Parts: sequence; structure tokens; C-alpha cells
Amino acid sequence: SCDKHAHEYHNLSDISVLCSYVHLQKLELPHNKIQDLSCVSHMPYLVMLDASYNEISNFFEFQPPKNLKEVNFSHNRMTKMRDLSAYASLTKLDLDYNSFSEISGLEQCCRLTHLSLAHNKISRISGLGGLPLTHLCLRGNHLEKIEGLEHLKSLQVLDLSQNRITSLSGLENLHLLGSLNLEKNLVSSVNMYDPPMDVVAARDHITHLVYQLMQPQVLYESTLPSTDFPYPMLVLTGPRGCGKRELTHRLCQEFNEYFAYGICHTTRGPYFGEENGLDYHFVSEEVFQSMIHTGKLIQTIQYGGHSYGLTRDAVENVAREGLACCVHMELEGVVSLKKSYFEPRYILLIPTQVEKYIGHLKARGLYTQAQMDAAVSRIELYANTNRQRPGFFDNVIPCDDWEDAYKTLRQAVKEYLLLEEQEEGENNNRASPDNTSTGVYVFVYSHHH
Ligand SMILES: Nc1ncnc2c1ncn2[C@@H]1O[C@H](COP(=O)(O)OP(=O)(O)OP(=O)(O)O)[C@@H](O)[C@H]1O
Repeated sequence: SCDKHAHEYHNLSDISVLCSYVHLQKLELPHNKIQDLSCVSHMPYLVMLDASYNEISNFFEFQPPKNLKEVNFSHNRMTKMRDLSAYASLTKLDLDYNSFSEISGLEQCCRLTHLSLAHNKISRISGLGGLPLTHLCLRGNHLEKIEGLEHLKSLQVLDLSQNRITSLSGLENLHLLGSLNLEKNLVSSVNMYDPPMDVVAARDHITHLVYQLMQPQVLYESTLPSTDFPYPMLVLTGPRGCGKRELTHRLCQEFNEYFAYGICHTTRGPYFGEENGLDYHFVSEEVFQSMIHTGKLIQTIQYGGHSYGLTRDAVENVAREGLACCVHMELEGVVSLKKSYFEPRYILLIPTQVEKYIGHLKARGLYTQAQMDAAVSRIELYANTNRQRPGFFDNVIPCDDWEDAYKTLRQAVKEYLLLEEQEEGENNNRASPDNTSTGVYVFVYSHHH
């Protein structure tokens, strides 16, 4: 009760008389001066215990009632958790406003879905292992980073507000998360003008996830999160103008029984001859922002002063045809897509001869010198990522010569698809890639004609 006068009557400190109430299933004792709960040892049928707002310093010092499900010990004086394996039926545990400095002893609480430890003195998240938690509140603690959550696959609501968290990394893979509170942390103290790629990706991922979950939506089975059968998706990445766009289209043409081109949205204007809805959907910044806020986007990046993003719809339109989505992206897009539940194959197309690469850029006649310099300088970023994060890319293909690159690429794709490769030979009467190179992207192969 919040009623001040009521408190005057809430002065119970000795509750030993309850020892004879052996059949109690529900016991509510909030707002008293209780220090000793040992009488609970005599209540084997207890299901619900509320001893909030008391003076208890002992944590679960009573014989475990076999079916004890909900316990509220908030606003007490507890400092140390202990092994609760004897209390395995616990589903809700409220320990707010105590003085715990560590989370421990919960490993065997295999039914625990709600855990609240707001306003304690916890400095790191630990001991939560693979608990089936759907709700976790650690508001008002001393956390500096997000860790130890990676196995909480059921987590839906997470409150980490009022801590000292500086970075959002550690939130990856929480696919069911629908509510996240990070109010009053120090996240803004990371360099917002040039935050690390992973921070941007994590932040964007959470934004998209949260907005998406706020929308009523139909999910296509084929794109649903599943660890057994991840939705097949193919991503070609590499610096601008490395040929990934053309190779993506060419792949989608040749393997049109398997792949279709995933059409991203962008706020840049169409280049001469570019048609809306073919390479991109061209939209205004305003529309793009509203798409973010209506949860349409799986992933976004800023590149060259414009926004680019892949929508759930783009993937689902392809999935509806029974095909896998094939897209091309800058590295930041890959980092961000890796945070989603999609598990694409990532193929890096890397220029190894800078002069040739510059030649490709110049031949397009689209870029300023500054844009070309920027593109060239990013080759190193890709190469470094590949060196420093083994396995980050599933395949790495040099793209100095697009024809060679395509041969290697289609071979890799055939391996993914478990298609048997016939011996390439003079008598091979299968349609050669050149025959399929019709239409808009014919310029890719121009040196062959
Ligand atoms: N959703 C996305 N996420 C990340 N990167 C993207 C996305 N959509 C497009 N991109 C990438 O953004 C870069 C700029 O694309 P844009 O089409 O404006 O330039 P471009 O000069 O034609 O480059 P390219 O020929 O490599 O596509 C390209 O590298 C492209 O692959």
C-alpha cells in the first residue's frame, strides 16, 4: 500500500506464528519489518511469496517449497545470491532494490521467465546462461557493457536503463527482442561523428528490429528465423564499382530458378538510364525515414551522403516466388545484415590491381575524383576485414577481370547449390554465360563482343 497511514500498522517483525499454516499457497507480507523468513520452511505448498519492503538480508534461507513459482523480495537488504537449484519451479523473481553485486546461482532455474534486479550494485551481466528468460530488468545498476545475453534466445523485454553502458555491442542475436530500454546510459559518449562500424550496425539493427516488431505483420515461413533452415540469401560485397552489381544481375539471370535480385531502396537520384524498381527503388529521404519508422527495413547504411536499405518486402517478394534473394552491398551493410537473423552467404569481390579498378571507375563516367579516391581507399578496409576476421566472408574473389570473376563466382554458387558441374569443354552445349548476357547488363561483357 502507498497509503502512509496504512504503514503504521505494518510493523510485523515476528511471523513465526505462521509456522502452523502448513497449507498456505500464497503469502503476502509486504511493508513490514520482517528479517527472518524461516517459517516458510513449514509451507511445502507455497506457490507465491511476496515479502517485498521488509528488512530481510538472507536470500532464500528456507526449505524449498516444491512448487514455489513467484517470489518478490524487492526492497530488502539482500547482498548475496546463492545456489537456487532446489527452487527449480521458480518462474518470476523480483529482487529490485537490494544490494546484490553479482548474479549467480540461477543456472538450474529452468522455468525462470521473469527476472528483475533493478537498482542493485551489479557491475557485469553473468550467470544467466541459457535461462528461458523473456523479461529481464537490470535498470539502475553499474553495468558498463552489454554481455552475457547471447544465449537468452527467448528474451522479449530488456531494460538496461540507468547504467553506464557505452556501446550497444552485445545485443546481437536477440531475435525476439521487442522492447529495449537504454535510457540514461553513456552510449552517446561514443564518438557519434565517426562511431565504429559495429556500433552503427548494432544500433541500426536494434532500431529496425524494434520498429519492425511494433508493426502488425505477416511473416512468410520461408523467411522466418530458423536455425535449421536459414533463408538462403546471397550477398555480394566489395567497394563501389567493383562489379558486384553487374555480377549480381548476371547471376540472377543465369540461376533464375534459384535467385532473384533483391531491390534495395535508396535516397540517391537515379543515374542516367536507371529505371525505378529495377536496380533500386528511388525514394526521398522523408519516405526513407518513414519506412524505417514503420519497421520496413532490415538493414540500412549511409554511403556517399545517401541512405541505402534493404526492406523485408524486397526479401519476401522474392521468397514468395520460391527464390532466394541476391543483393550487393557495401561492407557496412554486411556488418549490419550479420546482426539480423538472416544467414546469407557473403562473397567478397576484391580489386587486387588498383590501376584496373580505377579504370573501371573512370569508365563509368559517374564519379568525381574525390569519390574515386574514397572508393580506392576502401579497398584496404575490405582487405583488412578479410584478414582480421577469418570466415567473415564465405568466398573472396578477385574482381580485376569481371569475366574471370564471374567464372569463379558461378562455380562457388554451384557449390552452394550442390549443382554438379560438368567439365567445361569445347563440346559443352550448355548455354555459355555469354549467351545469357542480354539486356541492360550487356555492357559488362562488352570486351567479349
Ligand atoms: N542496402 C544496402 N546496404 C548496403 N550497401 C548497399 C545497399 N544498397 C546498395 N548498397 C551499396 O552502396 C554502394 C553505392 O551504390 P550506388 O548504386 O549508389 O553506387 P554505384 O556507384 O553504382 O556502385 P556499385 O556499382 O558498386 O553498385 C554500392 O556499393 C552498393 O552495393
